[in-house]
Formats: sequence, structure tokens, C-alpha cells
Amino acid sequence: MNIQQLNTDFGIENQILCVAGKGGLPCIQVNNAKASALISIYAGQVLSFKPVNQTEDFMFISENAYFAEGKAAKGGVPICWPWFGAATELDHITQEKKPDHGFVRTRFWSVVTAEMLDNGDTKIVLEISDTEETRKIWPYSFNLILEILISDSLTLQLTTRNTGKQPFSITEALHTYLNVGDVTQVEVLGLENTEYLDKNSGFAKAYQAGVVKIFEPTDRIHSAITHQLILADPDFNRKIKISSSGNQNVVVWNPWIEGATTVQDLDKDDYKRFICLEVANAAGHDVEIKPNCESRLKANYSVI
Ligand SMILES: O=P(O)(O)OC[C@H]1O[C@@H](O)[C@H](O)[C@@H](O)[C@@H]1O
Repeated sequence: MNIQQLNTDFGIENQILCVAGKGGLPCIQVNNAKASALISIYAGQVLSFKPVNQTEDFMFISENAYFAEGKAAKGGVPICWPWFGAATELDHITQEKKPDHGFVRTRFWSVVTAEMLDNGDTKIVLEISDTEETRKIWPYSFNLILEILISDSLTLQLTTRNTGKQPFSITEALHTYLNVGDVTQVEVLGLENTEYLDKNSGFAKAYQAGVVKIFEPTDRIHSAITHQLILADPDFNRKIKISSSGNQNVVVWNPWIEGATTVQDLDKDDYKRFICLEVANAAGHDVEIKPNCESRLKANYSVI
């Protein structure tokens, strides 16, 4: 991907700049009067989002994150698609294990548009479609579009279009790594009185009565959710609201101490610095999309 050409096509002086990011991977740097953001064109991944009145980024990125082709960078908002979690079947041609969380977070996307709106927001649209290579992993034709709106808040909208002749089913997630002051002090509001599958107990069903706190390895798929979460972070003295639509699940993940020491692309203390709150369709909540139809998953992240 030619950075100079990207700037010719999409650059706007002092506001939208295409740069070679870490590992030389192409990124879009956005600065407007309301916020700044960094978006990886490889992976279609928001790596940074910071409203101008905030000192702390919304996004956590591990110092040990991989920034290389074929690898997923640990942090920001990886897009899990067309499956969330481990693939349940082997590749039908190579018989190899399919990548966890799908294949679009380790592939180059394209820029469709990058524009400043009249109200001062910036809108970036990225897309990825099937190729001969993706059809070997997942035998369907698709067009996946990520619309990113950088305003006082961050809005992400992921649209899946079935461009083929047969229906397909997906699971998916906006796998947001939210930057926190100290994960042991945060509270997640909005999941009270919901059921969840506990991945750390063999996907056993469990029930969350009160607010969610992190004090052990946590890996859950909540269902029957409301579409609003609040992440209360006393150390950063802020509350982030996450409003969503098109999702039947919310995933809460923190690897805790033992997880952070075994995951190579996390530093041992990183577990304190993030919580993943993922707007998702997962664990049996597959979305079926018929030919010429589409489905949308949307989330907005704001400080309240
Ligand atoms: O692939 P990544 O970014 O390392 O994330 C892994 C984690 O992603 C979470 O979404 C899953 O619920 C966890 O089970 C998994 O371990």
C-alpha cells in the first residue's frame, strides 16, 4: 500500500494524514477540533481515540503488541469476523485450524472514503471483500464495511453484506481493549441481572446479579443484555458509556495476572491496564444473512 498515493487520494492538510505506523503498516491519523484517532488500514482497527478534553486515550495498546503482516495487534478495536472466538471446524481445503476471531484482523482493508463533515466530525470508511484466498478459509462472497466517526465520541458501524448466492451465518465482535487506570478498581454497569457463559468454567451458565468487577481471570459472554454499558474508572476519573445496536451479546474479558504472564504479547502488568468490553454476536447467537442482504453492528463510545 503506497502511503504517498493514499495521501493524494484521501489526505486533508492537518486533519487526515496517512502514515506508515508501527511495523510499517499503513495507518490514518485523524485530528479534528473534537478528538484525535489512529486507525490501522491493515486490520481495519482503531488503535487510538482521544477526545481533546481527555488526557487518557480510550484505547489500550500493549507495548508488546505485534505490528506485522499476518499478526493481530493486541489493543484498540480488533474486528472479530466472520467468527468470534476459536473456529469450530477445520479449513475445508487445507484441514488446518482456522485463526481465532476470524481473518479480517490480519488482512489489508481498503480506504473507501476519508472526509471532514460540515459539523467538524471526521468520517473514515474502510472495507474488505472476499478473495480467492479468503474463500479457501470461508467459502462465501462478502463485503464488510467499517464506518468510523471521530467526534466528541467514537462511533463504529460494521456492515456485513452478503454478495454471494447462498446464505451465510456469522458471529462477530468489536473486541474493544479499553484503557483503564487500574482494572481492579473499575465497575461495569449495565450487565446486572444478566446470564452469561463462563469460558473459564467450560462455558458453564452463570448469573450476574450486581455490577461487574474484575478480581480474577474473567472471560464471559453475557446475553439478554441491554444496549448500554457504563465503565466507571475512578483512577482516570471518568465514565465511558458504550451504546450499541445489532448485538445480542456483550463479552467481558480480562486475562488477570496468570493470563498476562502467559500471553506473549502482553506485559505481565498489562492486565491492570485494560478491560475488553466487546459488543458481539457470539456463542450460538449467529446472524444469518441472505444473498443481497446486510446486517449491522454498531457501537458508540463516549465520556459522560
Ligand atoms: O485474540 P486476542 O486479542 O488475544 O484476544 C483473546 C481473547 O479474546 C476474547 O474476546 C475472548 O473472550 C478470550 O477468550 C480470548 O482469550
